[in-house]
Parts: sequence; C-alpha cells; structure tokens
Amino acid sequence: ASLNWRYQGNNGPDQWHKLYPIANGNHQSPIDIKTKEVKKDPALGHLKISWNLSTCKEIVNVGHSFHVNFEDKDNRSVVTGGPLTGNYRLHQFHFHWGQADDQGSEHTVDGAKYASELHLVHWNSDKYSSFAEASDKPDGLSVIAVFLKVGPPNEHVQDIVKALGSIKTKGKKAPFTNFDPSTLLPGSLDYWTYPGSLTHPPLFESVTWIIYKEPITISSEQLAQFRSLILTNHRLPQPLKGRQVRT
Ligand SMILES: NS(=O)(=O)NCC1=CS(=O)(=O)c2ccccc21
Ligand SMILES: [Zn+2]
Repeated sequence: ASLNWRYQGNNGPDQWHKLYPIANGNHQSPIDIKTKEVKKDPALGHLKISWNLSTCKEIVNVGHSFHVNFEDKDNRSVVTGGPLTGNYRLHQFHFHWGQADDQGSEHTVDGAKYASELHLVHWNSDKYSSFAEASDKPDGLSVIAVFLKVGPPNEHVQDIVKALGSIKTKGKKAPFTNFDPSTLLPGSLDYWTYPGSLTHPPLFESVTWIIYKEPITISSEQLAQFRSLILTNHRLPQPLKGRQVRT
C-alpha cells in the first residue's frame, strides 16, 4: 500500500494532522518522560511476559521501517500484569532510529534522546479478535518499549541485522523464525507506564505504553545497517496534556 505520510519532507510529521486529525489529540505518543513528575503507584505489579519463540514468523520491509511479525492466532505469546487488565497477545516488533547516533528514540527521558527504541506491539485478546479490531479501542493495544544506547554490538540485534540483507526493497519479506524477543529485554524490569497512541498514522489513541527504564546496547555499525533501509523513522515528543506517567 503506498503510504500518504513520511518522516521527512512534505508529508512529514508536522503535516500528518491534515489526513489524521488525531495527530493533535490529547493522548498522543511519544512523550518526554519528566522523571520528577512521575508518580509511584504501589498498585502497579510486575509485568508477566511469556513469549514463545515458536510464534516468530517473518521479517518484512514496510518502507518506513521493518517489522518482525508473530503468529497471533492463539495465546502462546502474551503479556499481562503491571498496568494491564487481562492478556495482550504479541503481534510484532520493530525499531525506531534517527539519521545520527545522537537521536532516534521516540520517547525521551528528561529531554535525553537514545539512539534507538524497540517497540513490541501487543493487542487485547481477551476482548478483541484481531490486532486490526483492537487497534482503535482505548484498551486495545499495549506496546512495550526498550531504549537502545550506542555501545558494544548487540548479538541478538545482530540476528535481525543479518536478515535485513534479504529485505532490501519495500514490500519484501523473508522467513524469520525461532527468534526469542526476550533476549532484547534489559536486566532490570523497572518501567514507566502512561496512556498514549500509535506513533505513526493512523495514530490511534489505543496504546497502554510500558517503557523499560534500563536501556540495552546497539553498535554504531548496527545502526548504520538500519539506516541502509530508511534514514530515519522517529516522531518527536508530543504534549502531555495532563496525563500522568506512573512507575
Ligand atoms: N510505533 S507504534 O508501536 O506506535 N506502532 C505504529 C503502528 C501503526 S500501525 O497501526 O500501522 C501498526 C501496525 C503494526 C504495528 C505497529 C503499527
Ligand atoms: Zn513504534
């Protein structure tokens, strides 16, 4: 499908509102996380993640990014607990990055940008029957985000980088199986959470965001491989509009 939006130039993020008015909504993502304004919520428990590597299916070049898609016809790979009510099924993961190593994350922390950000996209399989159906419901989606800082090469990201060679053009897809996304999680499971949106069109305000505080690493060379697909694909932080970030 030819996209009517871009990350740079005429149809860039500042123009998205013309076709997607929700771009100027009250629950848009990403945001800058001001750590001094975050509220400690003792009612927030640990996240319970049970992803099964048998559900990992393929890697696809979608033009503005690449997606690793999972089989989500049953509850083999789910997350629950934390701010979530019920089971959210893993649909896909992808990354965001910038044109240089000093930028690229979507969320920022006290104004600080990371080099990249991983998004693991889940949908509420207790209430809805597909990602598409869940994607525009207030309790429809949950995205787990992990920051990536520049450092030593990440051996697990390397498995993904190696697969990029076979999906160089938009629309291309290749089998990508038995990859365990939990290898991309940091050591500490402390997180922030807030109600937000998809970060590119259709920008639905349907996402419970769960953002791990501790980053993982990616090397400059691995980032350069991401850029060989598309130079940059991160949206800048949006107004908080009175929302509370909890931890
Ligand atoms: N950056 S983000 O995690 O908010 N997700 C953007 C997004 C918009 S989408 O609905 O096209 C879609 C389909 C599948 C996976 C992700 C997406
Ligand atoms: Zn994303």
